[in-house]
Amino acid sequence: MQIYADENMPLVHEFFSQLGEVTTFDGRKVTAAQLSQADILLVRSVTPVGPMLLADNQQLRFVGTATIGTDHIDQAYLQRQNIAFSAAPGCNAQSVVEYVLSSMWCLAERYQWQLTDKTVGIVGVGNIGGRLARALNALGIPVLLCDPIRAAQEPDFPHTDFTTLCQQADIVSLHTPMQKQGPNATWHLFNDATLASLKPQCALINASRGGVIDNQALLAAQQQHRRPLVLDVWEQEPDILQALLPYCDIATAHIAGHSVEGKARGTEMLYQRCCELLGVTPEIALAALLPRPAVEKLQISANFGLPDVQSVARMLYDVRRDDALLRQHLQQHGFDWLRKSYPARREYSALQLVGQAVPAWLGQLGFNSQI
Ligand SMILES: NC(=O)c1ccc[n+]([C@@H]2O[C@H](COP(=O)([O-])OP(=O)(O)OC[C@H]3O[C@@H](n4cnc5c(N)ncnc54)[C@H](O)[C@@H]3O)[C@@H](O)[C@H]2O)c1
Ligand SMILES: O=C(O)[C@H](O)[C@H](O)COP(=O)(O)O
Repeated sequence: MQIYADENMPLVHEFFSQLGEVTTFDGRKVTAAQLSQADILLVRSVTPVGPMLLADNQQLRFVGTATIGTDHIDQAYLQRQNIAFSAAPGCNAQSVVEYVLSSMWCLAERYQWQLTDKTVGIVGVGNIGGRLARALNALGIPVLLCDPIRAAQEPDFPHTDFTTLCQQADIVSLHTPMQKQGPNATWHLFNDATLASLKPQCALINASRGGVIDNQALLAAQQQHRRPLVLDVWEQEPDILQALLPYCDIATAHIAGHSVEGKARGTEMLYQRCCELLGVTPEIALAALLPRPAVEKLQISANFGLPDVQSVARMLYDVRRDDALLRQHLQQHGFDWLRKSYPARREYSALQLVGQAVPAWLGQLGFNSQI
């Protein structure tokens, strides 16, 4: 079995060597000729998979992407070719939530906001948006949820339509997939008109896909009237619109989902899917492969309260580090180098909170607790 995998897929040898020979490639530069002998192809978000890339291959059985987003995959083509496909839904959802929380705390500090007085509009309430809503709920921060697809399927879903959300939210966080066409298309969901419909000081956070915001329209809007802005994703990555950088409070290199756990879970999910496809019993589990976190336990006293969460969370992840990395290194090393050399970052779950009175709502944020 010939397994070809993106070189930025952690633990791919540990998981997949059981199933065959693993060869790695540069996900931006990989060619059809390189993949002609692949039985299994494992990619990340930087590799568009379709007829062009698979033209020289007659034997491919499975394509997997170790990501949540699937906009780089021509799924209709794979289906026509009878090639099985799987993404890794939810693999790095917690990582993105921690990115957004860290960004909100950073904005709150910079603009001296009380977050419990702000209403957060979440656009796209799936794995990430849903988790974020639960986390904000635990922190006592009001939310508005916009997801027309869920609203059509779930009679009890508390949907706020997009226009109303734009008019009422103080912070808007985007968590939709990238969809170019159809009734729920998200491409340039934020354009000249919709940007203008937001409250003047409404903060905008995009950790979904770059194209959900028209970046040129955003730049023009920011030049006219600057609003708080957090961008993890950009149009035309890796050649991003650098003129936007000075207008961002936080600017990062599409790393919101790059926690150690988030990336490794993506590899594990594809391994499990491949085992299923090949009728093999999985022998490897992620828990045994994850490195020990630098800090494993924290003793919580009965005085631990909401204001203390931010300090504990920041010990694990502070988005300002990644903002500084992009601003410092983008010119010299480029966007992809920043992603490839991303420093290890553990999720909240890596830290055991111990004590007699660990508040239950910390679980809603993703922390592990133990009495
Ligand atoms: N920045 C990163 O590192 C990073 C990491 C992971 C995922 N992502 C992106 O985030 C996206 C969301 O991830 P997820 O796990 O929550 O996906 P998901 O599929 O679980 O949820 C997406 C939700 O968006 C809703 N939706 C679709 N079109 C919509 C529209 N026009 N308006 C409002 N809601 C709409 C869907 O109904 C769904 O509930 C992914 O598709 C991916 O593109 C980015
Ligand atoms: O969709 C996703 O899961 C994320 O955008 C993912 O974290 C992107 O990371 P990449 O695959 O480009 O390393």
